[in-house]
Amino acid sequence: MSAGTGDTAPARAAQPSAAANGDAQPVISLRDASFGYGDKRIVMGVDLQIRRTETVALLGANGSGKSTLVRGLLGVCEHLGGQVDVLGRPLAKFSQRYLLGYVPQRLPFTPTTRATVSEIVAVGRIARHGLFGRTTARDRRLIAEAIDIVGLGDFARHDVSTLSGGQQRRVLIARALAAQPEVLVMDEPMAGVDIANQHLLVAVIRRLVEGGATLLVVTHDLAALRPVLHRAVTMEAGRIASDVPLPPVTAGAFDALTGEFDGAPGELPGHCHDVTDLSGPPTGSLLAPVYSPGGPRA
Ligand SMILES: Nc1ncnc2c1ncn2[C@@H]1O[C@H](COP(=O)(O)OP(=O)(O)OP(=O)(O)O)[C@@H](O)[C@H]1O
Repeated sequence: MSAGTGDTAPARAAQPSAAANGDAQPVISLRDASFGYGDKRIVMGVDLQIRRTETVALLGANGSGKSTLVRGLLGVCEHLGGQVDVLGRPLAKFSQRYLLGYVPQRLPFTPTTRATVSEIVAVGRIARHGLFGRTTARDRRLIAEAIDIVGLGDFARHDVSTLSGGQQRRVLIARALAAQPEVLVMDEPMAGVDIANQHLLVAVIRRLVEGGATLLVVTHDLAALRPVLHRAVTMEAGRIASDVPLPPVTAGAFDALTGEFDGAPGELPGHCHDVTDLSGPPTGSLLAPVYSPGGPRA
């Protein structure tokens, strides 16, 4: 995958300075925003700006309103006040929902799900072009690239129900990527994922960050994701309690088991053998238009 300006573009550090984008227009902007259900306000008075290429963790206790804030951005709960702009458009006028790629916490697959990894990821293309478009060679290439980015190239034809929970989470990331989103929103990507697969997920997210992705990640697990985060926003009782920049992590890979950093950046533990090489920036074209500052593409 290209890092935004072609295959020859140098890979960015995993944690580029968010301040470098400080003057850019936010891709997500909330001013005194409220969200809720019916007329009941759950999230209140939120001011939050997320700029392109930032990776922001949304933290907080159970019930603090993290998911409601995300649902509000996705347009699936009520916007009850304040100004909310997504990709420069007021939320009510933001119709290109696929540009906010969503990776849900709950895995939607059951043991009886009969669909291959490729078929699931193809849904991302449908989200972009609708149900009735023909699958083109370009669609197939983008689907393959999305699967490759998450390190599941060897599993493309496998039934998704035969994959582990951590692998299925990566399928969902690929599905979101296949729609060529401008922003990725992930809800608890580490939930229920064992340590080895957490490493793989962090490696995948690191690739996205190095490619210039813009990420909003709801998480209870700041430690595991720490190497790829620029900011931590904490919610309490529906309000933002703190919003702090995180200094770059310059050491190697984070060991979620020991809480230490070790090895070269991107290095995976020896027992993680089920993926293709995740150590470098992605190559190809899928992410290039996604992460270039030029805005939405066809
Ligand atoms: N569909 C709904 N209808 C009414 N109230 C809801 C709905 N979903 C959530 N709530 C309420 O909104 C509040 C915040 O819930 P929310 O799911 O946003 O919290 P959260 O911070 O994401 O929690 P968790 O960490 O447990 O996922 C809770 O009091 C919850 O009961």
